[in-house]
Amino acid sequence: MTALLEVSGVSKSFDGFKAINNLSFSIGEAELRAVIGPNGAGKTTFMDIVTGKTRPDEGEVRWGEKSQSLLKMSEARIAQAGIGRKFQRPTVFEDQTVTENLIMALKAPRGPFAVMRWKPTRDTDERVSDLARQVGLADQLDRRAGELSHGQKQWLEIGMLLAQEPRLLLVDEPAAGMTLAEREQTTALLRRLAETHAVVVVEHDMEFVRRLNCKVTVLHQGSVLAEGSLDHVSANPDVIKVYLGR
Ligand SMILES: Nc1ncnc2c1ncn2[C@@H]1O[C@H](COP(=O)(O)OP(=O)(O)OP(=O)(O)O)[C@@H](O)[C@H]1O
Repeated sequence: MTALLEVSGVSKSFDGFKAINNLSFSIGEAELRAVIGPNGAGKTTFMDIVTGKTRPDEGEVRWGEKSQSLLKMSEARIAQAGIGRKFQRPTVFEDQTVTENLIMALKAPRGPFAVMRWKPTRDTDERVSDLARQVGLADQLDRRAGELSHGQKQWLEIGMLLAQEPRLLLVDEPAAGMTLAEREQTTALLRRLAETHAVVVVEHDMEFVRRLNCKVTVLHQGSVLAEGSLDHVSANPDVIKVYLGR
């Protein structure tokens, strides 16, 4: 498997505290990966480094077929290169409909004049319908985002991310605050997306991780403590000691 994202030997300290410590991690083109670990293990900092929000002190982060370094790229360039991030709390435009939210997120031409001249076309309608269908909101297109359930807002935001045509999606605690039915739909959605994208899910809910049925990376003190199936990492005495056995 060739890696889409390759993090190697990355370290990052905050005021002398090593939040990320010689971390190496890679993910393939179409793969679902769960990242778990105790509070403070470095999961958020890892995502911040991949998306360019935080710059590491050491190490390398490489991307795509050309093994391009992400470390000199701005956050905006990294997003354009195909890395999308979904934060824990949904940030949709509550007063706009599902359709309007998706239209705003579509890859429209950039620059002030292009944006002023830009009009929705038939192609836009089709893309909006397709995105809504992918995230299970095809029958909610005319509803204001503010009226959607918490789970539906999360799916809308995933649809908005997909509008940007990412190759890698970083998803932070998607299950938090969801009903059981919503969690089940979200697992199905993430698994479907991972057939054509790399999807990295940071999650504390072990039941949710089990349903994802994918390779799991356990972080602890900024490094990989264990990696493999959930059963494999759950049987690791170190993982039980620092995380699962608490
Ligand atoms: N900007 C910062 N300044 C100082 N310390 C920081 C900063 N960002 C993170 N840290 C520290 O780095 C460590 C790793 O934090 P991080 O948020 O990446 O962990 P996490 O695994 O995401 O935890 P959680 O599961 O609680 O979200 C923590 O001890 C945190 O306090």
